[in-house]
Amino acid sequence: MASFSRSLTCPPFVLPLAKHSLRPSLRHIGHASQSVVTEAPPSFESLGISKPVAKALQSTFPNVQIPTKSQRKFIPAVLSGFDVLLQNDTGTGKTFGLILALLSKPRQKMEFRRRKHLKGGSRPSTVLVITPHRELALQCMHWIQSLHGAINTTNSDVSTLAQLVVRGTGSSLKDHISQLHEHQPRLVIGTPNALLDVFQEDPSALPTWAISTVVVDEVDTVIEHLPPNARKYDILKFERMLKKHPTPTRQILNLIYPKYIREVQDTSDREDGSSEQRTQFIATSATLRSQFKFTLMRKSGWVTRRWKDVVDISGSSRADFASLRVESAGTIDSGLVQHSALVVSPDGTIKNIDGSKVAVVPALGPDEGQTDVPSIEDELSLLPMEEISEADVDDAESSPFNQEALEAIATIFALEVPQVALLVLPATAPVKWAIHDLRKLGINAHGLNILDEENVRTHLLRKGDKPADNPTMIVSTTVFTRGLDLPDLSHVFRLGVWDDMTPRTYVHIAGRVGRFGKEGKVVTVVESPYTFREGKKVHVRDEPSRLAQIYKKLKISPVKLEYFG
Ligand SMILES: Nc1ncnc2c1ncn2[C@@H]1O[C@H](COP(=O)(O)OP(=O)(O)OP(=O)(O)O)[C@@H](O)[C@H]1O
Repeated sequence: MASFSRSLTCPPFVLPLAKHSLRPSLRHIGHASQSVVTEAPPSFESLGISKPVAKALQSTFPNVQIPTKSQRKFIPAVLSGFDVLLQNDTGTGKTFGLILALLSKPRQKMEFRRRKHLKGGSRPSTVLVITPHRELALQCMHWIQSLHGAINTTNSDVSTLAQLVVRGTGSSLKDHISQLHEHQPRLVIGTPNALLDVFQEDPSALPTWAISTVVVDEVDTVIEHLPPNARKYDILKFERMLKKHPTPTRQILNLIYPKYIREVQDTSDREDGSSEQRTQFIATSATLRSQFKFTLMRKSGWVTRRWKDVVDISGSSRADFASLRVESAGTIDSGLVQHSALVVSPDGTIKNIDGSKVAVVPALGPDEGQTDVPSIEDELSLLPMEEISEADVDDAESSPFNQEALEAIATIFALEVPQVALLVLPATAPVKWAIHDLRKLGINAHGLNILDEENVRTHLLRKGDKPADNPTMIVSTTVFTRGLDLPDLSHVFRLGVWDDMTPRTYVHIAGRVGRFGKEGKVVTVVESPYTFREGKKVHVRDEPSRLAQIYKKLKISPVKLEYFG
């Protein structure tokens, strides 16, 4: 039987092919900044977004009027069934555009044949979306629920359209499985651990052969991979580790693409006679390195070996900014985002980091209008952080946070934040303590828990520029902010520059502001250099120098905050 992707033809709007260094016949859609736009932008419908979805988009997300450049490239590719490797700047509408495309995909009838010509079963297809953490899955589901209200003319249950499979929302594994059996949803969105539980507990709840498309969002955070320039010893160690302890996402993908598919990709007549339709593979990330992309394509067995059926979209859209402000990715060099840093000394004085310059643009105000990534498989840390029990706080003698640093953040928050700000802590920092300390300073602080309707979920949709009576500070850690989109976010605060901060993570965290033409500020607060003991060894932690190096690498000139020296 013909493979799924083979029958597809390249529509005329799938973009000019450029030669790719890995394989000449691969469809490579290169840097957006190199393209010149002369024609009027296309509509979502002309890209293939279905009429009901486009209509629902208009009424539910009035701010989304024309597709971003990135969306113009990947939506047709996704709809045409190509495998897609999508790397584009943070905040270019990757996740959102994907959801629109996936909702527009016609549902296929998937057939499973046990032996040649012997039918084993059939079922409507399901698209599986794997997200690195629960909040991102909830964010996608929130978008779908908002669109569903407008798409739904037959009053059908949203569960037939999409279902969430995550831990920590009150639904048990049993509940997830029975819902999957009952609704056979078009889309399943979940986190790796929760999905793997389902596959292992009841493979018939979501048969792998019925999955027509698998999307791995923020792929470089959920699939372990080697750093560039790994040494031979590291490679051997890594390969041993892969055999012994593959991460849940890898296990899921290996179930969807079983060994015989991984070994003999896309042969029409497999030796054992089985001939399921091939599952489309889509991977996205703003920080997808080319080496990892290469591994995905050449070694994983998940991407088709028919290179002409792979679309590789990569690049930056920043250069387009001047002409098209709706295009996002303003984080580093668009001038939309101001980067500042404060250094707190042991005597409590706070100064702007050396080299800060006076702002050339007016400051924002309420009246104005990897491998570097730590494991994110421990979803336990995603349990609602909202309630701080007195016991938690009493257990520790005092807060682990530098109070002067928190006060500096609270000051800027009080003076500048119109609606919502994000405080990002290092991966292992105690979020509850930060919330506790900020509340003592009078800040309306909450953990990043999208189930919290009143304080957090409400910020998933744009509310406009009107200042809120009581602005919100959402507190999170590096990993759990990945992919999150809070449209009215104006400030990102970062406390400390620990080991998990690299230029890449900085860009990603900073990328929560400056999206879709909005201005924003990124303020990092660090302590002046200090020594600490680990066993018998004494170490020096020099956060200001580390931050200065990151700035240098990213060509950021920090801007002086006027309230500090
Ligand atoms: N074409 C568009 N025009 C205007 N706004 C858009 C458009 N597409 C998406 N958005 C808005 O962008 C936000 C979603 O961006 P999304 O999270 O998809 O970006 P991303 O590229 O996945 O970012 P990240 O790399 O940080 O994960 C939503 O608020 C959505 O309303």
